Amino acid sequence: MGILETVKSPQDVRRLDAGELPRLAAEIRDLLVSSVAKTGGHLGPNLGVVELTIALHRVFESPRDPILFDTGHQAYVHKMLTGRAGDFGTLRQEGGLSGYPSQAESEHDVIENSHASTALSYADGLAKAITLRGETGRTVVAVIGDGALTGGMAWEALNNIAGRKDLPLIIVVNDNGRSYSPTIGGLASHLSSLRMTQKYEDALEFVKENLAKVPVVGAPFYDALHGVKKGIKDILAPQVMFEDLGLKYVGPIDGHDQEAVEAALRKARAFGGPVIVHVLTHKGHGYSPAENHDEDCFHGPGPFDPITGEERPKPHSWTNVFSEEIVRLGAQRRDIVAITAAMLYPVGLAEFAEAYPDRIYDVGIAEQHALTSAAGLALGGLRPVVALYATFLNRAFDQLLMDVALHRLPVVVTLDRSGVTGDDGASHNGMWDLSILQVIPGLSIAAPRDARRLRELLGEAVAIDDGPSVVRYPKGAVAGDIEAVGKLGTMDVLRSGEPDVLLVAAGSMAEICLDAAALLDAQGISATVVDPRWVKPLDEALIPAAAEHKLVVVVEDNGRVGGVGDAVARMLRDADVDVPVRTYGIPQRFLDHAKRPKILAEIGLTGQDLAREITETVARRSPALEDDPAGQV
Ligand SMILES: Cc1ncc(C[n+]2csc(CCOP(=O)(O)OP(=O)(O)O)c2C)c(N)n1
Ligand SMILES: CC(=O)[C@@H](O)[C@H](O)COP(=O)(O)O
Ligand SMILES: [Mg+2]
Repeated sequence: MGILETVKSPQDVRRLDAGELPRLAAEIRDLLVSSVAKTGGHLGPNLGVVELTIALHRVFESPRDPILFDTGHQAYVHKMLTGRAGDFGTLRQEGGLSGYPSQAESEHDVIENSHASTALSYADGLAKAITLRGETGRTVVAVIGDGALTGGMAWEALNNIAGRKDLPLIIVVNDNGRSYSPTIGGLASHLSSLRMTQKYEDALEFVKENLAKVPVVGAPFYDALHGVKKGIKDILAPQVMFEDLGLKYVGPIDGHDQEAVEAALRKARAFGGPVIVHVLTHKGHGYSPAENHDEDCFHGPGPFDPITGEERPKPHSWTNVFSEEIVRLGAQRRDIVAITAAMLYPVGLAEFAEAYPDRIYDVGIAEQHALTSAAGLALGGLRPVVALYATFLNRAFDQLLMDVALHRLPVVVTLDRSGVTGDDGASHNGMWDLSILQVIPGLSIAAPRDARRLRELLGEAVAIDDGPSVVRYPKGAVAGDIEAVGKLGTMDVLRSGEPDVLLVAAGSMAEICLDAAALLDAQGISATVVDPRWVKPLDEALIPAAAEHKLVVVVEDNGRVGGVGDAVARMLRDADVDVPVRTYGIPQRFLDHAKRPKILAEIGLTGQDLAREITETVARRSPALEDDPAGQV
């Protein structure tokens, strides 16, 4: 029997002899590779934290000592060591293990939000609560990556923590030098200074040797370090940086040296106040296809061949279409510049960066900065395109509202992964943008239904000179082109029918609306399907069209509250058009993880479900149909 099979709780990890730990680490890596090869998931980040996570559960006593993982994508090892190794075959599958910490799964899982740079704020609050409640002996541990440290919230938290000597809080900086791509910015250069000089090994060895001998943290250690090894002062720039903030610092520690990591964590715990333990790791450590994967060290691969590391081929995606079109537009307009928030490849800007290396900006995981920096770029006469995942725009709402829209600046925001994303669980679904963006004056929103419309609408967006615009599209394979059969104002008519039901299809929902219309036909209910293309502002041609119909149905891959459907209802109400409006979309709740198609089916966003719903609604509102058995579905 392997060692990992005997680990049912952190107590079992603490009971192991130090000599057994290398084998435990090897078994964990084997399970990570074999399991994620089947399900897909965050392989690279988790391979990099095996020794660190083992050490965390040997030094601290979760859940009494809560261990928080920033972003949470690197918590697979934590899950294995807290009794869930046997369930790893269900990772990211419906009803199976979440790819992030999950309170429902374990008392050892504390925070579930996968939006980066939040762990230090949670930890600050938790540590204050423990202190105020007099719960002595407990320590809060926050694990944050170097990428997440480029997010502003992390520095807001550090600013608060630095002022408190009494907080029982340990911050473990898991520094692998990368987000997806190499981490950017001044902070990263501080942190990476360790790696750049040939004396980096000396620094690791020196700290390891001296960790046992001198007061580990605070001025004495700092003086000892600098007094004895003047020559490596520049190597320890991170310490200077954190110490200048008034934070105690332990490190740098080789994050794959089990003994060194454990010793550093024990020393930091003994200190009692807030301490930063700076751990140097390698993303993908121990699995060469990940270590050598130059794009992102297998940050989040789909299923792959565990022997070769070769991923299954991916279909042409919405992201691919955006990537091609932004390069084409960049050739036409030299004022177009692009911004990514540490996701150059995932949002499809790698090709733009290669074509126009001086017109791409990677701001780190800093969406708020991205939007206001884009405002600056626009004020400077350029045409910025900020490419994000839809869910992460939430973080930059005020910047889009007050720094961009208030000044009517021509900033384009593209939102990939809009709508149901699925695999990454509740905090990754792009289900809020069509709602929260409704309130921004002067902002235009486009929702393309297929590749051709994405290219067209992106071109229209960059041509808008008097205000910001958003172009949003979903995860995964792009739909085949759906040609219009007519126009209704600026809207595309995709199917003409008798004035029974007017189906307004927002973006990628066009396909299922056409399916529903065909099924309704068979029920003797005629539906006209229109695609607004621009869902904000809505085309007023919708008003007379709606007035002719018995029912207006709006379908959107967004939360049902406050989105396009509510905007249509409000427009018709304001125009005194008394026609019922029904909105179909994502229920306003946090969705559990599963594949996108599965979730869409579960929440009724299929042609079949829409047809049934509409038939029932029409029947309720048109008694005549009740006598006609054909009217029932
Ligand atoms: C606010 C926000 N923006 C973007 C992301 C997407 N994202 C997930 S993990 C990641 C990189 C994290 O880098 P780091 O913190 O260094 O962790 P590592 O993967 O290196 O372990 C990013 C950008 C996110 N989760 N949250
Ligand atoms: C953790 C995180 O936010 C991302 O890595 C996320 O997993 C992206 O997923 P996709 O790129 O597969 O949509
Ligand atoms: Mg990192």
